[in-house]
Amino acid sequence: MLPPAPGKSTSAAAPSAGEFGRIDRYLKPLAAGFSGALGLTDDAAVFGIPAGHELVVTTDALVAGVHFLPDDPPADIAAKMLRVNLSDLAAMAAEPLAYSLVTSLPRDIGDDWLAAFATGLAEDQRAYGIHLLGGDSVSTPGPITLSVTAMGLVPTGRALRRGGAGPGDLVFVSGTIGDAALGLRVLQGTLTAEDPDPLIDRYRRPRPRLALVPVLRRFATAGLDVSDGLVADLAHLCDVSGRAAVIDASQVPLSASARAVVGKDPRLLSTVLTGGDDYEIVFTIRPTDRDALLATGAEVTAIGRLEPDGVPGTVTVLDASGAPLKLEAAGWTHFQAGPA
Ligand SMILES: Nc1ncnc2c1ncn2[C@@H]1O[C@H](COP(=O)(O)OP(=O)(O)OP(=O)(O)O)[C@@H](O)[C@H]1O
Ligand SMILES: Cc1ncc(C[n+]2csc(CCOP(=O)(O)O)c2C)c(N)n1
Ligand SMILES: [Mg+2]
Ligand SMILES: [Mg+2]
Ligand SMILES: [Mg+2]
Repeated sequence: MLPPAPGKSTSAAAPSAGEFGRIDRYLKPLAAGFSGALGLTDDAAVFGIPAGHELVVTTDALVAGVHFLPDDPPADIAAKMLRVNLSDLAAMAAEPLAYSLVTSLPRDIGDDWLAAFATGLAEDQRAYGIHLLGGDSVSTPGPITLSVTAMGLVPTGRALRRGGAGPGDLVFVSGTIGDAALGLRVLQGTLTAEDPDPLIDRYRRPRPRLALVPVLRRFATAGLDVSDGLVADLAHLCDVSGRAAVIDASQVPLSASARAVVGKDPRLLSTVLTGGDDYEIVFTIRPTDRDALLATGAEVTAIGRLEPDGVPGTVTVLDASGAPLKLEAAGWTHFQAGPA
């Protein structure tokens, strides 16, 4: 007989702790470090914020089969869920504070799944200094669906916005681009890579760029994180800033594993530029701040600039010869615009 699928209970499985037993056992420990969570005993959380600060609030939901693979390890699903939200806090130049969590889980998911999921949360709470403050536990006839509302703090007036980039500003990106999108294709069996593990790890465990927050507060005129794809997200920044951007594909930073894969099949460059799931930060700075930014030693790379003219909201990608690159799509979208 085949072993049971991860998380599925069988007649031989241990009995479940039930809705409230699961909250007591797996979720209350995650709220213990945040007094405003009231030990998850009340109808809601209550907390104040330090004087001179604003609360930054962001929500992102994840659906099995859409954002992660149903068989991904539960601790990795937990990490991805928390980290994509932490990435939005970093993009707004905020420091993590607390989060609420909605778990919508199939009725037959076992306590072992939730136990491993909570272990992943505990590890990342410690790593990123964020605490659970409440949420909701519901059943669903559909796939695992998770939603986090993350809250962070920023000194009053210092949140980084998507608007604010000026003509001539330089476009920078953190880290490397394309690893996660390539990792997903490896997991889906449509790509073979000599060194697949770093790519798969980037897909399952994004690395929110919270260490960049002080640098963003000092230099960035506009910024956002890359979830849908580098080109699509830079276009979002351009849209709100009312500007057009030109980037150099050959300047986009690639990891050694991604470079090897693209070297073998140059068509994968479009996957790198538009595949998404990067959770890096794209931001703009005044050209006069370039040397001071680079002197910080931050892991950032200049990839282009904002044009003095050009159609607002557009991004032109140049290839190594300086010719515009034709891309089928700028990035991921849940709902395609077009005729009904
Ligand atoms: N269902 C919704 N209700 C209210 N606001 C929404 C909803 N969906 C999106 N938004 C808002 O629209 C804006 C763009 O959302 P989007 O989800 O694209 O940004 P993001 O979270 O940075 O990107 P991603 O979800 O790809 O990580 C945000 O200000 C977001 O709060
Ligand atoms: C199994 C699987 N198939 C496809 C993708 C690609 N993908 C899905 S949603 C999204 C944008 C960010 O999400 P959102 O905009 O909802 O925050 C991307 C790049 C994936 N991650 N997993
Ligand atoms: Mg979102
Ligand atoms: Mg974002
Ligand atoms: Mg999106």
